[in-house]
Amino acid sequence: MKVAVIGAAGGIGQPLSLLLKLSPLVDELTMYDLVNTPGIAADLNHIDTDAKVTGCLADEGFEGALQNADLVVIPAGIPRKPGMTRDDLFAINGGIISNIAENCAKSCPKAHILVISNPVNSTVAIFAEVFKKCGVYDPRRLYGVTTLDLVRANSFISELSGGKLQSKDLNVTVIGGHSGETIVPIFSHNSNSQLVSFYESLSMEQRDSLIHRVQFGGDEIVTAKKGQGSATLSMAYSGFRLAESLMKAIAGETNIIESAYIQLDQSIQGSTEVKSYIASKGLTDVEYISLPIKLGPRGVESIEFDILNHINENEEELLSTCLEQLKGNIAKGVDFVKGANATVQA
Ligand SMILES: NC(=O)c1ccc[n+]([C@@H]2O[C@H](COP(=O)([O-])OP(=O)(O)OC[C@H]3O[C@@H](n4cnc5c(N)ncnc54)[C@H](O)[C@@H]3O)[C@@H](O)[C@H]2O)c1
Ligand SMILES: O=C(O)C[C@H](O)C(=O)O
Repeated sequence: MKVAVIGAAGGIGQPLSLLLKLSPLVDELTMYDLVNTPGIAADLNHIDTDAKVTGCLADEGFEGALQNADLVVIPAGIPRKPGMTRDDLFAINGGIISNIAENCAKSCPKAHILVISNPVNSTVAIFAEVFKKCGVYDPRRLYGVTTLDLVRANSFISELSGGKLQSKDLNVTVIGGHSGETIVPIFSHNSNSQLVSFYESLSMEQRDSLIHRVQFGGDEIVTAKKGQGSATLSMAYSGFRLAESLMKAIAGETNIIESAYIQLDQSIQGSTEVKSYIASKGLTDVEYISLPIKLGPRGVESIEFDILNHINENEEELLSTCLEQLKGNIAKGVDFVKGANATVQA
């Protein structure tokens, strides 16, 4: 298993690379960035685990980092400062992502790609459009990383319960996208009945404030870091969680369910049902969404869409708002590659 981290010297890239170096599932780890990766790789190689780490710099080109990669994890780009939205990162990070996509299309078109760089609601569409232009796109292998949202939902409801609900027993479903109102936590339906009972025992104000905290959890970190970036350690943990699950699925482990922001494509079981649900809300052109997915050796096998049949009225309203916003975010990403000002060459 060769894993490449692009943006590996950054706030997310370094701890994520550490977690990958510790994983017995990784044989080779390449760390690519504009700066500093040879030194960081040398440091990691002193850890007595078997993964071999190489640091690659931009002036050497992408090829050494990406060639034969099975998995590419991308936290390259700029993070938010207080007062910014994720969408404010679109122009810079959009260009970075389209360039990385062009190079992945050349060097590792069959790799599984995990996009962390914000705004995820748009950067995944940018990546997909570049791959389509290059004729190498397989929607089953492209994932926008939204895991941090459900990790937060688990932490926040556990905290609110005063420890009565333990995070280790929780797996809250969060659907939609990855920014503000596009993040829709589903607390009303869960296999953990204690969680649902606790949620139902909350007042409407407490429920609203819990949902708001999950939707805007990223802002808490941006504010607390006072201009020094956004979530990095919790993101590295979350990105590793998805990467590890995927590596297990590629290795043949079955019944692995995670959530990710993916394209609704006919090659993925359940896409038609999700599209019908979206159409029933009077919406079209919402081609990407984060939902629980079953992972297999070829990537996304199916969407576990049954959750959509169990959401309550309030969650349905939140989802309608989410879908409206997603539609615009996706169109902006697609237009970035296809539109009049597009700079990407096939
Ligand atoms: N999906 C999520 O849940 C989530 C969570 C947290 C942060 N993020 C996003 O992840 C991104 C990275 O955040 P961070 O805190 O690690 O930022 P950072 O600034 O600490 O690190 C980013 C790294 O990317 C590198 N980089 C920039 N342009 C590059 C290019 N063209 N090729 C290769 N590397 C390049 C930089 O040199 C830097 O080392 C941001 O866009 C942030 O908004 C997403
Ligand atoms: O908030 C951000 O900008 C970073 C990230 O998307 C997060 O959710 O923490």
